[in-house]
Amino acid sequence: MSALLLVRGLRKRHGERQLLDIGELSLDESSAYVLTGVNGAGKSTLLRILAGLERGDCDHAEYEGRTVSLHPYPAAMRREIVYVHQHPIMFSTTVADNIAYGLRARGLDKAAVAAQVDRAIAWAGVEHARDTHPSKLSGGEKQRVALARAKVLRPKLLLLDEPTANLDGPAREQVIALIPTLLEAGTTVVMACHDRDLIGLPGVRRLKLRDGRIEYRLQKGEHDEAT
Ligand SMILES: Nc1ncnc2c1ncn2[C@@H]1O[C@H](COP(=O)(O)OP(=O)(O)OP(=O)(O)O)[C@@H](O)[C@H]1O
Repeated sequence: MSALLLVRGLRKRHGERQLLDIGELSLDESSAYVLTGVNGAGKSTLLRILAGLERGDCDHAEYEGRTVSLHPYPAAMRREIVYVHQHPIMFSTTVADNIAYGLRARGLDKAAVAAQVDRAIAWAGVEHARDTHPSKLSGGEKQRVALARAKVLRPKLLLLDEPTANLDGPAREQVIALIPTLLEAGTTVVMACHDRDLIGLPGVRRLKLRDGRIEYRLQKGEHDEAT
């Protein structure tokens, strides 16, 4: 399997603290990862650097086999790599308009936008909230709308920052249930999280951020080819 995104020598410093010092991180096409690590380990920072939302020092990066720079961040990567914040910011309009926004910005015609918005709303199970203002949504609905808004853009890499943080009960389960269907679309997904149920999803590989470095952890049923 070829790497969708590869970074080597990725470093981030805050004052005296070397937050990230990653030798190599390689994310395969159509693959799912969880990124774990204690609070403050730098998970959000790493996702934001990969999404071009924050600056880090990087010796070498490749996207789809081509050498790229993370700064300035290439327009093609900005289109194809989508970061979803743990507290998604919504425009002050309806749920449907929030989902439509990115599609309109990409120049899709009205009918295509409407059809895709309908599908995304059904996928996220928020039909009842179609015309609702985002401020009226529950935390779980907000997260599902944020996932729908990201999914319609058909990203190649989706970076989810603690998608189930602050959710419990059915709201959390509804978000977890959406994740495998994101993977079916061939998207590579990286989820920063502490949620055991996300970590335990079938086929999800685990990356652990510790002391600024990435450790590859084997999941249940996975075999270390080196041993
Ligand atoms: N602009 C900044 N200046 C100084 N320190 C910062 C800055 N931004 C983030 N940090 C620090 O970097 C560290 C990593 O933050 P980050 O949010 O990436 O961690 P995290 O692993 O996502 O944590 P959590 O699990 O709590 O969300 C934290 O200690 C944070 O205080």
